[in-house]
Amino acid sequence: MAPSSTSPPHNPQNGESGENSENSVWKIQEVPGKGLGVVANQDIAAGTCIISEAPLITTEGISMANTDIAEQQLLNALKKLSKADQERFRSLHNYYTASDPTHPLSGICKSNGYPLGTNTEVGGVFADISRINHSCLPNTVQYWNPLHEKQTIHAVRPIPNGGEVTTSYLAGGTSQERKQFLKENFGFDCACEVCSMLEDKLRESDERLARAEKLDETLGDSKKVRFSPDEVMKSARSMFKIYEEEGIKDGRLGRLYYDLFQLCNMHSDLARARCFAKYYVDSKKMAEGKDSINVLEMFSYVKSPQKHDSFGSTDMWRTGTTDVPKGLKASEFAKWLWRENV
Ligand SMILES: C[S@@+](CC[C@H](N)C(=O)[O-])C[C@H]1O[C@@H](n2cnc3c(N)ncnc32)[C@H](O)[C@@H]1O
Repeated sequence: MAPSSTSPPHNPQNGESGENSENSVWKIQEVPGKGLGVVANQDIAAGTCIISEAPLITTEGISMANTDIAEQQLLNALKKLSKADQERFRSLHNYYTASDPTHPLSGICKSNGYPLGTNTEVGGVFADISRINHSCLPNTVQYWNPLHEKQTIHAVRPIPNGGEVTTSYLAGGTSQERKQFLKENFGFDCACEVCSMLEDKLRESDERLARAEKLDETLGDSKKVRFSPDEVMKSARSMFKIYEEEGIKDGRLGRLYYDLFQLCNMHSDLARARCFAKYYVDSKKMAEGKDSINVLEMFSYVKSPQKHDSFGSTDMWRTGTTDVPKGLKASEFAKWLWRENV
């Protein structure tokens, strides 16, 4: 088990904060029907880094599959923390108190842990970030920044003073899928603004999301990407419209831009590849900050997409980097970008 670093010092200027700080941009307080939650203490603009926090404890080296061993390992790790941090950890919500009262530390990890990056089994539990409640239309995105070894919470839409700061505990899906996951893993019935919509509206939203998942299969079909790029572009356009309608601003949007960057680059369309690389970088900056690994790795391809491995498998859509049209109305530019008039 790697002992965690402790929470960052209170420093509202860069978005880090101590628990319950009244001077900060947020505070922890009771939220009706949800226990404690994080609430904005002032108007927060989209793109603001609200919290940047190191985990109290990580599950690296912890045998989570064996709860008896995990409990002992977590206890050992906890003892290495300051008394104040031990208390902060022990005070976190534990959904498993009733079903598994003999493994309280494992229960706290399962109820509050976030994966520390993509494609990793390692999770982290946070004193403040773990107080953020779920919404299927969250106003923030969380990101593990490996450069700073901190989890960041960035606003992706404006949050008014007094508004609850929310994040998503899942990666999407229809309302039925989301509800089932949240009930099984966190023990609550989701009543966020999306799940509380009237039945007709919710059905329409579910149909759109299911359609987006189906369209996404086209983007993952290497044969179509290579031989039928126009069909792939059309599917991507439909997905983008669905994301707009649903207000999706999480990793799904970034992934769509990235796929489009690669699609255009593969067919030597440098003008559009540049545009999609820029949209990707902008969306990641907003959701993960300018020092996100994703931003840093992609930055140079906005200028020179041809340096990326995906460039030039075919000549089908050839354009130059300077062929981005200027002075077009937004609707005309969109037509060009999505290849609707070629
Ligand atoms: C990671 S904790 C979040 C902080 C927690 N509310 C607390 O008091 O410490 C997850 C738990 O918060 C509650 N929760 C989170 N989002 C919720 C929501 N949208 N509706 C109802 N309860 C929610 C559930 O009890 C869930 O198991």
